[in-house]
Amino acid sequence: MGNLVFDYSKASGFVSAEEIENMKAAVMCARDTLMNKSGAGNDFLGWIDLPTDYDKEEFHRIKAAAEKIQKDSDVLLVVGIGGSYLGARAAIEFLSHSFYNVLPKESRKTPEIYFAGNSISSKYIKDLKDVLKGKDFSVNIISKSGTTTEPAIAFRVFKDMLIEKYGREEANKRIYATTDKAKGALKNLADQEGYETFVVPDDVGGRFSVLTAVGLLPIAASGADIDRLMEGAQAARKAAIETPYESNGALQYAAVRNILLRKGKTVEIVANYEPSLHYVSEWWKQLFGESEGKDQRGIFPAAVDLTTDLHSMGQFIQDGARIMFETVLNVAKSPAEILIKEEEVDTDGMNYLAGKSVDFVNKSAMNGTILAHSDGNVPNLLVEIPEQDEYSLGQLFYFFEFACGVSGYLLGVNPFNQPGVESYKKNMFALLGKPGYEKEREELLKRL
Ligand SMILES: O=P(O)(O)OC[C@H]1O[C@H](O)[C@H](O)[C@@H](O)[C@@H]1O
Repeated sequence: MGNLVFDYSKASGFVSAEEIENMKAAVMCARDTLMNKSGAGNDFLGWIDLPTDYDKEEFHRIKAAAEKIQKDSDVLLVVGIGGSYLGARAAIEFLSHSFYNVLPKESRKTPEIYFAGNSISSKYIKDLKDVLKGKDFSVNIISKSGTTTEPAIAFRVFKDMLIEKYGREEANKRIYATTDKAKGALKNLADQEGYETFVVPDDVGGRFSVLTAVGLLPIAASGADIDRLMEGAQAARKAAIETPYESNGALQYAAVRNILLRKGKTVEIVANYEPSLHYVSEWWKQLFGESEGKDQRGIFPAAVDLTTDLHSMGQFIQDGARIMFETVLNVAKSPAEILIKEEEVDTDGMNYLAGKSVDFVNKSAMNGTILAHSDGNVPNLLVEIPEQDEYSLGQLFYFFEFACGVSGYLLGVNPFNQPGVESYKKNMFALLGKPGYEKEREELLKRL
């Protein structure tokens, strides 16, 4: 039950202790703005207290719904996009077997979990329908607004499939809607049809919602321990709020990335060394991208999966335009130990590794890469995740959320809105002929 650690010691050649100290006043001011709820976007700060102050009755219902799904469904389909998708996927991939969906049912006892409504791909929908054929399934439709195009389209398709298979009454018992508590298209439909509903709180934006029903229901359905997840988040909240600046990981991460930005490092690459962290990086990208990328400012959040991408993007990171810094996500203790065996004939030259674990090789690759990239003028920061378990993940989610709020205020933006995402939607609606967009449609068609 270790604690998450943020370590910038390997970047000391780029950011000195004095510079960190010089940022203290600004960071503490940003932190106070967040905690006192006195800054822009302050009606979206419900996530700050979520780990301690959550709806216990709903938490209980989430567990009950997860159990029902586990009992009556071979598959759970999670329909959502952005903040209504990435947290659950990040958690499930981080916590589950790497080949979760194809494990024999007897050894898993929880449903296969697929995600839909996160693209507008006909092929993806069709292929997923094939997977569902002959299987008992349930749908968790997640949308705060209830009107987002991608999940709304996918939901129509899979709701129809449920009705066709089970009839309307039983289908309605297999649909779980996570949405606004009182208003919106999805809430209205849920009330009308009698779906069980869960709430995206008013004061929690999508990208900060993983510790609400948005993330918790699919995560619980996968068999993960959501109590431990919340406990981890509680520990990180306490650390973020109570630890002095000098040893506060979240505040220091916010400070360091803003120092680096001011030195021209406009791209942050999150690097993991475990394939099961791929979607943690995707979740992180939305968190920081939507929070900070506005008013022509921000750090572009990118991600690589290593060592995989060392054989592709590695060249650029080592040697290309010097615009980036790197934040390594390191799982300190691997959940699996595989030992490398000696072979009689050492054709591939790997015998020198005989007796060593695969994780030892992975960690050596990581340590070597951190130093190589640092030598190539890419400052390397490190987030040490104690274990690949719920408690560590709860800490990780909260650590990044808190750092993001502080970092956004340091940058001088409102970290809790996302006005930029509307532009493409407006154009898409106009081109689709949505009523009310006639004038825009004419203008756009001329340009195509
Ligand atoms: O939950 P929803 O209302 O469907 O929104 C899902 C996502 O789509 C929007 O376009 C925003 O960019 C995201 O911040 C949001 O998480």
